[in-house]
Amino acid sequence: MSVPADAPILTSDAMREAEAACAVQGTSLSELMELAGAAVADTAWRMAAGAPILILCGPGNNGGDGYVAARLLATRGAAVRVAALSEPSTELAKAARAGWSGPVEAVDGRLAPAPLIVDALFGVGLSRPIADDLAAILGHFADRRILAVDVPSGIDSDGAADWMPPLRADVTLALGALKPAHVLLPTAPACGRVLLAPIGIAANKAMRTLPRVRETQPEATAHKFTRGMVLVFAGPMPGAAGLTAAAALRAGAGYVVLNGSERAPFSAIIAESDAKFGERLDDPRVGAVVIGPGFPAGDELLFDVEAALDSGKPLVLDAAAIDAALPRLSETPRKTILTPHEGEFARAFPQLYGSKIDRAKAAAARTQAVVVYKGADTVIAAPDGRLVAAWPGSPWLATAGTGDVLAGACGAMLARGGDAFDAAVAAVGWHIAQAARIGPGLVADDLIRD
Ligand SMILES: NC(=O)C1=CN([C@@H]2O[C@H](COP(=O)(O)OP(=O)(O)OC[C@H]3O[C@@H](n4cnc5c(N)ncnc54)[C@H](O)[C@@H]3O)[C@@H](O)[C@H]2O)[C@H](O)CC1
Ligand SMILES: [K+]
Repeated sequence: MSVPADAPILTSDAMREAEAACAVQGTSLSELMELAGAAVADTAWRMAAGAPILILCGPGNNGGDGYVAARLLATRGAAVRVAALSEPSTELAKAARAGWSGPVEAVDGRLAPAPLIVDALFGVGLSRPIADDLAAILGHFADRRILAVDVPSGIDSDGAADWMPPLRADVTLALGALKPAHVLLPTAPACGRVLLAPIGIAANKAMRTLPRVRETQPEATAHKFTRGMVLVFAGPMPGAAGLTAAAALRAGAGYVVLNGSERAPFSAIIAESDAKFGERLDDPRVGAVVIGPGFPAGDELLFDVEAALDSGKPLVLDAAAIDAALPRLSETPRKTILTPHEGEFARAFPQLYGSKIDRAKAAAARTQAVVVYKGADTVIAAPDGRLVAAWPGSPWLATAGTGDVLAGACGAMLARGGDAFDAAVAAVGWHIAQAARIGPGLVADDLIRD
């Protein structure tokens, strides 16, 4: 499972707007369909490697892409058959159907499979789950190689409904842009390897997949304070905060203070009594404060979060510190990163609806903070509408303590002084790259070791 790096993600509404903009600029929708069909034909040609291909066409433009691909594959000499649910219903799909001169079989229980099935039944236009009888017919093809056109048929491309497709794809060819369902659970794994066919659509770049992680070397003139100073507040359970502090140092902070703990995880980290917390908050060199890891909800947490908010410092708030800060977050603009997992997000933002992307964006707009909504399908949202989806991340991160490490990495990136959204994206990228480097047997401590 993979998705292209730094690729645009569009909802179905945004996709239609982009298509309309293309038409205004002189590229007709039938030209777009021709480009889409050509990309499908290329991918199918490579996947089939000479074996027969069966293309399943639906009534809309997703089916239209299928007819175009069938025509182009036949011209190349591929052994291609077409089966359709019904006659096409859109003008574009009718024209594409007219260009296919071969037979069109019915999609029913007698349809013979082929080694490669191209699923061009439904794309972004699907408005309800696939009927059970069609799902049962498609189920007969589940053991074949499947190429899904745009999305595996049967899913809500916007990722708001959790409908699953009857056919899981080996490869999904996204047209024009990725769609939320390609990068969100539960549908993302059903898309297999996602490829992007740009087809000339000028996609809005506000929502993207995770960019490639670039190793950034410190400036030649760097010293420890220019690389960023992070203050981690430990609270009553200092083990988790120790991981956070170590992660901040490992992710590139020049100087890390672990306040409220007697045990420094690395000799280079200053561990000190919590009596100094106020003084540290006044230190102009502190570029980011991290609170939450290992800190249960309670009066003490509330008091310390209030002090951190009063300081005006850039903040990383995790776990119970998110709830403690919530009432005050939007009152003054500041750089803040929130790092809730599923349960913490639901507790902090119970009234939000829509896809995980919609909810993360709404939470960021409401709090005026960058929201790193964690999970296997982590998304990072900024108050201004920017969003990065980090699917497929690394499954090795599904173990205790990795969230504490991520909070520390966010602190390190934030303390450098740049944009809070870019900092959160860099931290998530660092976290996944570390996990990929370590792989099997990963424990959270490995992420902070050499
Ligand atoms: N991205 C692009 O620039 C281009 C994309 N193209 C392709 O067009 C589809 C979207 O096409 P659209 O016609 O809007 O919808 P669909 O083909 O996805 O299907 C809608 C079709 O199906 C009917 N329908 C909806 N739900 C159901 C259901 N549960 N059961 C039965 N029938 C259903 C609905 O009434 C419509 O008739 C996009 O994904 C791309 O593949 C174009 O090639 C242009 C360029
Ligand atoms: K499809």
